[in-house]
Amino acid sequence: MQVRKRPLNKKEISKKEEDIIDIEQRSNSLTVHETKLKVDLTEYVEKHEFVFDAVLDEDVSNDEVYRETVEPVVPAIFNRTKATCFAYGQTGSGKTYTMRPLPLKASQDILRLMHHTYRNQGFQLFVSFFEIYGGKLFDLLNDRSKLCMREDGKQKVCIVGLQEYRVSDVETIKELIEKGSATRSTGTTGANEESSRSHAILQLAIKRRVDGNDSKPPRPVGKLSFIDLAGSERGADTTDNDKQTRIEGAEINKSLLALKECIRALDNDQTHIPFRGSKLTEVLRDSFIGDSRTVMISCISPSSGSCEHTLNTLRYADRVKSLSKGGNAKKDVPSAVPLRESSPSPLPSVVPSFSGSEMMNDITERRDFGWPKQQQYLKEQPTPTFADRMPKVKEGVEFRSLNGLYFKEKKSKGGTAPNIAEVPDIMYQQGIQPARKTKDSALDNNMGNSIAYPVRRAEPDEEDEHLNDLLQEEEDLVSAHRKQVEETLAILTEELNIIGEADQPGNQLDDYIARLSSILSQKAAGIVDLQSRLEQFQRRLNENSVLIYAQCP
Ligand SMILES: Nc1ncnc2c1ncn2[C@@H]1O[C@H](COP(=O)(O)OP(=O)(O)OP(=O)(O)O)[C@@H](O)[C@H]1O
Repeated sequence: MQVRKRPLNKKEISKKEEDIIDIEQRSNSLTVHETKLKVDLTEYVEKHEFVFDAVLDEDVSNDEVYRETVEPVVPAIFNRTKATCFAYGQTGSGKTYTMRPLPLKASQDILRLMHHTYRNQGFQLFVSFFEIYGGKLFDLLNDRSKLCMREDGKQKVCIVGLQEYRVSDVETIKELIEKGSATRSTGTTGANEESSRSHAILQLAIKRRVDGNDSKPPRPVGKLSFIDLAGSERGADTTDNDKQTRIEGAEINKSLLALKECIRALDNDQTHIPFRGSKLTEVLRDSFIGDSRTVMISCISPSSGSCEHTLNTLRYADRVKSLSKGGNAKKDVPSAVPLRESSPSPLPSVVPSFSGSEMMNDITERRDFGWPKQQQYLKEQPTPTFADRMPKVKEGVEFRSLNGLYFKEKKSKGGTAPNIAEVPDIMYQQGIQPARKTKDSALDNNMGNSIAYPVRRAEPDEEDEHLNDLLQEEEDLVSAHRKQVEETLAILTEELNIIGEADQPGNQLDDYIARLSSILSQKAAGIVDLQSRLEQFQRRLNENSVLIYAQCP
């Protein structure tokens, strides 16, 4: 999980907006300074701290971003791995700027490997580029022709009609990428005139000739997917835009939530992965199962005017990061493709014959920006602003955060230090067991939340289980809430329809009354259901003597 901050742009500078993000590259931490108002209308600054695998400031070049994110996974796609690189963030935060150069750079490295390390081994490179717009698929390399997605008997996803181009030189790839990017749907919002409303997916597939035979279709080996996600705030961006934009926003939100849930389910080794939650996750199904790796780059704007969106992006990233650390990492590693010849590697991280775990170590040892061995540390005490808002705490109790929530923990008698996570992040790779598993892998430094969980010092396993239970219940509540909101949106559409019909001359009053009555019952039932879930969760918090603070100062 990487975070990239872009520089302030001219518009923000002219509006005298300030840079509110401080980056501490050495510790991979980042602080958001949020200006808030007290009840007496005096201003104060609340600090929110986050720690990620790498935090890249505005001076970091696209070349460096490539080196830190995608370059290390390129060799693995010759080894049956499917790697996916996402850019996430609000409109105008730099997702496209970050993503656009990556496929070309990766193609250069892939071709170099094909022409050197894996020469004469029958590998071929294919490029495809499509977008998901309003839940539908369009081929960006074929005049935006509509595509349809099918699943074969083995639940393998197939995008019918998608043009794949076999490429063997960088120039052709460049042309294809430019063509696809120009075709991509764009719209206009206040934040970014060239704002993307679609998810763009560019795939570089490695295939291999069967028995050196060109008449048979080549066999897929590995894949590298680049996903420039639509602006993360689009679902909320309803004021300036029309109905179409709102529908797009709802679809975008749905896919981002589904993406998070799939990552969570994969990480927990669940047998049921909710791929069907959205078109995006359905399409990505085969990139997530088997030997897969995920790189997520969260893009943020530095400006004070984007503070809320920035915090949302960082919380999403933090959530995904925590989820990816919490589960059962699978141990199965890809076996290396047999090599007939090996020449000196043109890439620093290319190892001609390696096991997945060896390669993972290679990746996790790197220290320039990311993957330090001991990067997830705990704050002994919260920032003064946060502490000011805390009630008095008994001696020997300290506060720690649980996936963005705070809980307090009794210090053990001997005053032992908290369990500090010493595990390299495994977001980078679904499926490799970390060398040392953290006891508090869900812990982080997100300072901006207001629920405190007291946790009895228990046996480590018991404690983990306890935290996981609370986390799970919180997740369930949020899922139920989301479902209720989705249902409410559907009900609102229905209401607008019946109001429209009622306005027509000669309307059927009986029909209107009956439908309105049914709608109101549905709404009431939804609220009652959510209320009872909320009360149940509050009871659980109370049972555990959880303290809840008001969000306001
Ligand atoms: N790290 C950076 N350094 C310099 N300029 C940047 C950087 N990141 C973004 N920009 C500039 O900011 C503007 C918005 O960036 P970009 O289009 O990549 O945003 P986006 O997140 O893809 O937006 P959308 O979701 O609307 O597509 C562009 O003009 C881009 O050149």
